[in-house]
Amino acid sequence: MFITFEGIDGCGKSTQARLLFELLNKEGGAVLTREPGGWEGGGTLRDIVLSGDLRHPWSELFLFMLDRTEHAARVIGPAISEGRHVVCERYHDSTLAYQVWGRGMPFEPLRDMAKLAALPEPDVTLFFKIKPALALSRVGKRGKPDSFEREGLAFMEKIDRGYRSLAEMEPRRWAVIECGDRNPAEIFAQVKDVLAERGLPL
Ligand SMILES: Nc1ncnc2c1ncn2[C@@H]1O[C@H](COP(=O)(O)OP(=O)(O)O)[C@@H](O)[C@H]1O
Ligand SMILES: Cc1cn([C@H]2C[C@H](O)[C@@H](COP(=O)(O)OP(=O)(O)O)O2)c(=O)[nH]c1=O
Repeated sequence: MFITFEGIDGCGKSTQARLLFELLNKEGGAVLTREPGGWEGGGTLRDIVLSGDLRHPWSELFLFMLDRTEHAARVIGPAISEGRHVVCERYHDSTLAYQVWGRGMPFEPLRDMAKLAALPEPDVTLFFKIKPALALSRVGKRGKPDSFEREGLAFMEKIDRGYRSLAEMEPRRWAVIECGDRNPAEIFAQVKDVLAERGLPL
């Protein structure tokens, strides 16, 4: 099963992805990865795209798409072919939430890029829904913010609206996980329930 984890910076994606990976990988049957940079050589690209030094407004998009095509070709595609579960923090829906709702780029062309590039489609996308102010307070505590985290609350509220809209468009693929101030274990219990309902008993 190809499962993507989505949500604003600081919503708890990485924490939950690690918990699911540890559960699924007991017999080595899973891969834990992320975007940007979840492939060999992707770290440099991650640094460039998160630096905030890009000049042309489309450069950021093209870098995230380059990262994703290589990530799909080198990591996601092969894992799926081998019959392994893929637990992926951020994927194409991050491009839609951040570059469309966040940066104001056009929705249809960016949405259609995934099909044009024949990118693997997730089986389930988990949206970790949280108040942007609470998520940002966590980001503030974990060290130097990246260029997106430096955009502040109003930007993150746009991203949150984007995720809510995307989840409403495809309710069969998306599952909304209410985070609030629930602890990681409570949230993970809901993650397991959602995946069991979607055919992955845990
Ligand atoms: N349910 C939770 N309650 C409180 N703090 C959390 C929770 N989940 C994660 N955190 C903390 O919030 C910060 C961001 O979590 P992380 O999983 O890195 O989020 P993301 O990957 O979405 O940015 C980390 O310091 C993490 O320890
Ligand atoms: C994958 C992707 C990420 N991003 C942004 C979201 C994040 O702010 C940043 C990725 O950094 P990341 O380390 O994933 O942030 P966090 O763990 O706090 O969620 O890049 C995009 O704007 N578009 C994309 O397609």
